[in-house]
Amino acid sequence: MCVGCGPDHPTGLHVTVTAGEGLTVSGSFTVTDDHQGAPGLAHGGILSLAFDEVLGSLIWLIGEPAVTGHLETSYRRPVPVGTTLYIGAAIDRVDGRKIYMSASGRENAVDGPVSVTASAVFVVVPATHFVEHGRAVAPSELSEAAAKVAEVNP
Ligand SMILES: CCCCCCCC(=O)SCCNC(=O)CCNC(=O)[C@H](O)C(C)(C)COP(=O)(O)OP(=O)(O)OC[C@H]1O[C@@H](n2cnc3c(N)ncnc32)[C@H](O)[C@@H]1OP(=O)(O)O
Repeated sequence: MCVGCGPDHPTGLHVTVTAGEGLTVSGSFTVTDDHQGAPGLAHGGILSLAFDEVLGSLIWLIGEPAVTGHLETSYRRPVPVGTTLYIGAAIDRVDGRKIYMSASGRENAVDGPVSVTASAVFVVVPATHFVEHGRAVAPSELSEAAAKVAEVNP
């Protein structure tokens, strides 16, 4: 039920992500009426969510739990409803518990015009972070997350 990537979420972004070369990932999502802000255009906060999701996927490559500490988004072109945004993201450097990342989103093709760019600092946390701070989680939800790690690092 993740609002970013959960396939069963009724109005979520349904972002899909694929691991690339080195510490990179590429993701995509299609803007629907559920993601609208101004008439016919994607809501900026929703676009920010898409970037949080794709950037967050980078942590599966290094196998350390981390959460978004800082996320900065630049909106360079309006993104119409119906657009598929192709987002490429990379880990730029790691400094202690801080993971510096950047990403750019292109309109309707991997080499389309750049609509949005983002940079982020994720902070590595102990696995207990989610248990300590989240609501009680069903064992099935934890096993789904573990399965995702196994998909990336079989
Ligand atoms: C398993 C699937 C995960 C998917 C994740 C999807 C992405 C998300 O949306 S995560 C949800 C949104 N984010 C959150 O809820 C995070 C809420 N914030 C927190 O829990 C804490 O503030 C947290 C963990 C970020 C930092 O707290 P804490 O562990 O006490 O860190 P702290 O010891 O103060 O700082 C560690 C380092 O990180 C840096 N840092 C801390 N917070 C930030 C921040 N917000 N921005 C930048 N750097 C930061 C510190 O400066 C410090 O750096 P240095 O080691 O150089 O001094």
